[in-house]
Amino acid sequence: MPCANDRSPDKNSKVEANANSLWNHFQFLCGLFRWGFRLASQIIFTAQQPSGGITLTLLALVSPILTTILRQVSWNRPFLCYASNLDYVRSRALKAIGSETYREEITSGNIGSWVLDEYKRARHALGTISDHSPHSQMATTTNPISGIFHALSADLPTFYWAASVVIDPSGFSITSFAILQQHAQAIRGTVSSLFNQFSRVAETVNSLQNLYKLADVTNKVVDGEEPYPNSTLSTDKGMTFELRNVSFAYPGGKSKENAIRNLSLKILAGQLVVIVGANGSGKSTIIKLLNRLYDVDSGEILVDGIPIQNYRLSDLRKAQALLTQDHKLFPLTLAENIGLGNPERVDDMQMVLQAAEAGGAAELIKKLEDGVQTTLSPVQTAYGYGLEKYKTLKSMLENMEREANVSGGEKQRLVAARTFMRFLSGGIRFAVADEPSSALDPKAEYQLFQRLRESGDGKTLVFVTHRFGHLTKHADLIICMKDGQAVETGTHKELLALGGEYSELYNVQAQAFSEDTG
Ligand SMILES: Nc1ncnc2c1ncn2[C@@H]1O[C@H](COP(=O)(O)OP(=O)(O)OP(=O)(O)O)[C@@H](O)[C@H]1O
Repeated sequence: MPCANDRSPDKNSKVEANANSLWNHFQFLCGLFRWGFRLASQIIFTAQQPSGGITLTLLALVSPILTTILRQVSWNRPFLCYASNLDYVRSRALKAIGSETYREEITSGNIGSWVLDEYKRARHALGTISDHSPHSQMATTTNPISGIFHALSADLPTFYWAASVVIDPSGFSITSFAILQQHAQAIRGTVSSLFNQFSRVAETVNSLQNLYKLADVTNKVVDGEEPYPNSTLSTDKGMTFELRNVSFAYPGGKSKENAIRNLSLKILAGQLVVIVGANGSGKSTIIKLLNRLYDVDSGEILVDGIPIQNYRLSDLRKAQALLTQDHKLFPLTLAENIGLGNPERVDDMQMVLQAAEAGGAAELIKKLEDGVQTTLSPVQTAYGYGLEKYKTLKSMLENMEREANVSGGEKQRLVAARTFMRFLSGGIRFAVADEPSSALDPKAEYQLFQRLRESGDGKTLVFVTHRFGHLTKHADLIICMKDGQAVETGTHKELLALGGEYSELYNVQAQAFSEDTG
């Protein structure tokens, strides 16, 4: 199912589904019952016929059973199957984007409706072609050998009837021949259809289980009604935040400790804020709360003076841009990967290239043969089985599956370009970079920070980092986290003068640097 947002937009909801698939599964199950009922009545009727009704029924079953067995046998032989239909590939890619893997990108990027619309478009273009995996579609195809056996075994009832006439010519009647022939054919057709349907039963039952689970899922992050920006309280300098005695533990988390404990702090509009602290101290969790990916357990968060949960989620997220090291590339073209920073302008190639430049991805795009139309990690639509001895087929499969060879740092630049595309949408008042630099070399990191800072006008900027240097020195506010609490807040100079946690973390890095150069 392509989109989590039409029913379950928050990260607490685990199950995805949509009305389309519910209807498809309902139709499928109705079909299964219909075929089952039809088969039972056909068998009862034919078996009750005088002059060999039971034998004829059994002979009519030979063909579909034999075909199914032959199909199983041919499935254990080597094969390669792949999809060449572009609408099919696109619908598979969009389906994949609707999965749990991309949940954070979809939610924080506010792109759920774009994904759903594109999926509907691709599905419509596919018409009656199924968008099930090639693997499961192949399970229902036939091969020439099973075709020959199918044709021969299909005539068994006629051979039986002809032999009976030769043995006992007095039993011959055109009417009885026509009736029995018709019923044998009907039984064959029904059994074949049932076998074909059964190959999809597991897939359908699995999806149905998800649908039923969905009915029990309630969105914990409930949408508000207040539009953002607020006409009287919001300023065009950026978003303001006030955290009042906030505590939070992850739903289903194994730790007994809260990830955030009694945290109170203020972030003013237009400030450059840097959050530092040891691993697991709660830095990223603060960002997730400010982005309203989760709601606090106690205390409250005010945005521009109003409780965060009062705002419409889509408005709030439209005004926020989030760049994290965890963000992933979608199985779409680079143009779309970058353009989705601003779904309304995804086709604006000039803006996409401008964002690629700002994110430091322009050089990479130039290097690639298909440029911005390259799909770095395509969705899997080719499958092979038992190809060890078939080198040509094996290398064909490997070429189909091959991902473009780009480094982690280059991928990070593409994700950064998506964030700049978001900046270009104009309405961003709060931008976050949560350790985006971990995969970047020092020069790329410096350029990224510079560009983010330069684009900072009218935005509150928050950086989460383990590296001290140009960022912390420029920060209006540094929040030093430890065990879910802000142990120190202030400017670089103020915190160094305190001689506490911040100065200790800073000195570890500064000392290493001076030893290196000394
Ligand atoms: N999705 C999650 N489910 C359960 N617990 C989580 C989840 N994400 C983080 N935690 C826990 O919450 C606490 C705070 O994590 P958080 O990611 O905010 O720390 P951090 O300071 O950003 O760490 P790092 O520097 O390693 O990125 C940690 O104990 C972590 O194990």
